[in-house]
Formats: sequence, structure tokens, C-alpha cells
Amino acid sequence: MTAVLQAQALGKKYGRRWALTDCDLEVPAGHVVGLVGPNGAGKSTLLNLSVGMLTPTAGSVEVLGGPAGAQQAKVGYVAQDTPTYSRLSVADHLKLGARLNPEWDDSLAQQRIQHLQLDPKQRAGKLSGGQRAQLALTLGLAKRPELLILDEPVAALDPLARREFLQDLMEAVAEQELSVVLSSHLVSDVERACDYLIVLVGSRVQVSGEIDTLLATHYRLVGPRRDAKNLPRDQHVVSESHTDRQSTFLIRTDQPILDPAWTVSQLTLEDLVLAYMGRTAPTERPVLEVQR
Ligand SMILES: Nc1ncnc2c1ncn2[C@@H]1O[C@H](COP(=O)(O)OP(=O)(O)OP(=O)(O)O)[C@@H](O)[C@H]1O
Repeated sequence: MTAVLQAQALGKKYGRRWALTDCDLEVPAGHVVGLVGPNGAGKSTLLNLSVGMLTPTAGSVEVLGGPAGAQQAKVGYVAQDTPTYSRLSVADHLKLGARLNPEWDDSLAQQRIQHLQLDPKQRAGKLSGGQRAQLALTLGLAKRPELLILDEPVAALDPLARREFLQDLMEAVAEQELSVVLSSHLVSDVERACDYLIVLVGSRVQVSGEIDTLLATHYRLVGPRRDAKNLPRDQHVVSESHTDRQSTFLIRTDQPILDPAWTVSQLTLEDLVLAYMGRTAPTERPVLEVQR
């Protein structure tokens, strides 16, 4: 199956600073992908490279099997600042969407606008931030793309609207041949809506994969103090902490854990994300919001 997003040694530099480095990804179709990471991690940079709005400094990125930027009819993109035309009304935006997009689903767009109780005559510039975000998301969905890329789509929405929107997304993925990549600061949103995870910290992908597989291959080990170098070779340490007598490791392994000295437990998604987020140097330790 064609990867919806494939990056090889992808990098982007602004001036002297790398915003994204050595990024290798192969995201299969049919997923809702959660791209998480702290402020400044490189999420928007990766998404902008994926839609061809930025050109790579190093490596390459392909979307739906073709060069990024050459797939505009098949890719919907809602940027972080949910761009709309402030002087155009809600209805004008839908007309524009219909004119620009060959697969435009006008009944979906009209139904959503009605459900959201947006006044079609209202100018976008007079909408609240959340309403503007909803309008931008409606345009993205009604385009009927194969891949929908959303940069912090729900940040401006209230909790109920956020939940409903994520639900809509999951339904759209189940019903249509749609894949979604969305960035978020909120593990709870990822937990609710996503089945594939990419953790990006300090311009590097720390981990990526199907969430079920990631959860099935990560463990917390608690037991008598031990040095990480004495663990079996298949056990990759994600994080570790020690007291005088006890060690706690978060590890990744495909193999069973046979050592009876360990108390072994599964990780939650939040544990897993935070463990990878904590792998940067303490001075640049990121903060991830965990909201319920
Ligand atoms: N146009 C630009 N010029 C210079 N530096 C930039 C530019 N855009 C982004 N950066 C820098 O690149 C790094 C990654 O930024 P990016 O916007 O991709 O992060 P992000 O993970 O999306 O952050 P946030 O969660 O705050 O939106 C940051 O250090 C940022 O300051």
C-alpha cells in the first residue's frame, strides 16, 4: 500500500538552525496520525514540508506516492492559524471551495455549517477564533481529500467542540478513503482520535508507529538496582531512573521479559509519550500538556 507520507533523511534549516533533522518516516494509508511534541519541536515545519509549502534543506518527502506539493487536489491542509479571508462571508468561503476543488462535497459543507450554527452571511473576520477554526476545518473536510493535514486543528475549540470534531474525523476516516495527520499538544486528543503516533522533540523524530504496536512493545520494569548496560540486548532503554536500591526502566522490546527480578507493567500512551519527550537534555526539557 502506498505510504501517505514518506520522508527520507528529511531536514530543514532556518538560517543556521535545524528545525527538522534526519527525519525518516513511512506512514501507511488509513490512519489518523497524531504528531506530538513541545513548542518549537518542528511539527509545523514537517507539515509544511509535506504540503510543499517549504522546500527541504536535506533529504526528501513524498506524499501519496508523489512529490510533496504536486498532490494539491488530493491533500487538504489546514495551517496552524486557520487561514480564512476576513472580508469574505462563510457562504463565500464555501463557494470558493466549490470553485477550487474538483471533489468538493457541498452537502457536507452546508450540513456542517448548519450544525455549527454559523451564520452563512457572517464575515470570517467577525467570527470567533474557534468558529474560524471550524470554518477552516469544514473547508478541509469538504474538499474530500485523500490526506488531510491539520496543524493543531482543535487548539481553538472548546472541549465539547474538540471532542465532536475528533469524532467527525474518525468517522470520515472509517467511511471514506481518508488519512489524517494532525499535530497536537494534547495526549488526550491523540488518545481519543489517533491510531498512529509520531513524537517529535528537538527537531528529531523520537518514535513513530501504530499506537497498538507501540503500547504492546513498551514496558516499565521495576526491580533491584541495575545498570542499563546489564539489560538484554533486545531491551532498548527509553528512560531510566534509580534510587540507591531500586531501578525503573521504560524499555522497548519485541521479546518476552523473562527475568523474574522485575515487576513488569504496561505503559499508558501518556507514559510512552512523556518518556520519549523526556529524552532531550534537561535544559531543553519539553512541557507537554496533559488535559482531560
Ligand atoms: N520562518 C522561520 N524562520 C526561522 N525559524 C523558524 C521559522 N519557522 C520556524 N522556525 C523555528 O524552527 C523551529 C521549529 O518550529 P516549528 O514551528 O516547526 O515548531 P512546532 O513544533 O510546530 O511548534 P509549535 O508547537 O509551537 O507550533 C523553532 O525553533 C522555530 O523557532
